[in-house]
Amino acid sequence: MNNKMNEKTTADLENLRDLIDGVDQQLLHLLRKRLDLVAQVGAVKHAAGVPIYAPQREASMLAKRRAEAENINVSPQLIEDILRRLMRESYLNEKDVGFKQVKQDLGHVVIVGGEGKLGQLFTQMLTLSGYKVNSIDKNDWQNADAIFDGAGLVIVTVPINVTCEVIADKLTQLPEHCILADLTSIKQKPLAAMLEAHKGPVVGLHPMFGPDVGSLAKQVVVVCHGREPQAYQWLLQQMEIWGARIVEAEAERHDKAMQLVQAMRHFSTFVYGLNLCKEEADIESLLQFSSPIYRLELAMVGRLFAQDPELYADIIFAQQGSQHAISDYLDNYRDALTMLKAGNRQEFVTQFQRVAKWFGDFAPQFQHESRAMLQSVNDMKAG
Ligand SMILES: O=C(O)C(=O)C[C@]1(C(=O)O)C=C[C@@H](O)C=C1
Repeated sequence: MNNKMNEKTTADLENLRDLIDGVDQQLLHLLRKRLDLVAQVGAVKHAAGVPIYAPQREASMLAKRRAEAENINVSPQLIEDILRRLMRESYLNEKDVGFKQVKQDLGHVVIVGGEGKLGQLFTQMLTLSGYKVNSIDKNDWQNADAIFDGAGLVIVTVPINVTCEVIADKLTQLPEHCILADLTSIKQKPLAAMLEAHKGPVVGLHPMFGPDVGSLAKQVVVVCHGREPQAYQWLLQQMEIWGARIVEAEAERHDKAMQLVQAMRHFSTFVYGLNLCKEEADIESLLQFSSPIYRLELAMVGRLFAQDPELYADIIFAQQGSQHAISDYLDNYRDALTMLKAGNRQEFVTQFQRVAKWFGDFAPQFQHESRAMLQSVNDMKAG
């Protein structure tokens, strides 16, 4: 009897799984169809110079699909997750058809440090937009005059610790109307160096993403104005067509924010990793016992050490002011440890509530955002 049940169960399951396979295959064909349509959208946008990222369209489409999902008893979050993932695919696909060239009569672009990863990304995006791009790197300076001759835009993307030196030593003889820009993650000093070296248009840019993004859709580029903004307005427009969001900032404010957003954050991640290493923590077993949040946290720490130490040293050592931010953090850590050692549980709760109040509406918003991330961390587990 039991055996029969098992056989029946097996047969039922097989049947249902065949049907599921069929539905998944249909989904696959629908995906192909959607990708083909998106490719056509890409071509239309390319011709007209319409930005790759269309936030209003996305919001209205998501709202409609969520409502329709609810009507047929499908989780609205499910369709939203799927559509967001599909749109990420769209950004990549639309990129391949290229982008409208906003400035036709620019002359060529020179990327100083074009062999670096960010330099390569900008070379790719500018080339996809029809610009002629040359690169100049450490060993090419003997040809500098020829390379810069007729340039309409020069973008400096060399390590932070040599940026100002390269600007002051090498970029004083650019064509008069050439735009001089940089991609450094601090802005005050490079901007001052560029304004000093070059009398024409100057702009400081800070792309707030790593070079491995795939697409610039929804990525932020901070812009610090230097001189003659009307001359480089087209460049900001061009980046918007790539999908980027332009955020204007004053250089000093930007640099101050970077002390927390980059230097302190990366430094504490570095110390976290250093601590695990010194404690000889067994990552394998930590992962076994890990909740999704811990796995995500470990991934955030671990990913740092898969990258170039020089890059992080550049960011952490770039500003004196970062040391104050990091010292303050250490002081707070010490105070909290004293509270812990004193067994002052009530104080912990009081401080916790104080911080929660300070976070205000951001706390529940972050909880909501991180829930989706944690679920994807769990989805990615295999075996
Ligand atoms: O409708 C568009 O403008 C598209 O580019 C297509 C699409 C999508 O995949 O549906 C992709 C990106 C946009 O941000 C919005 C929607």
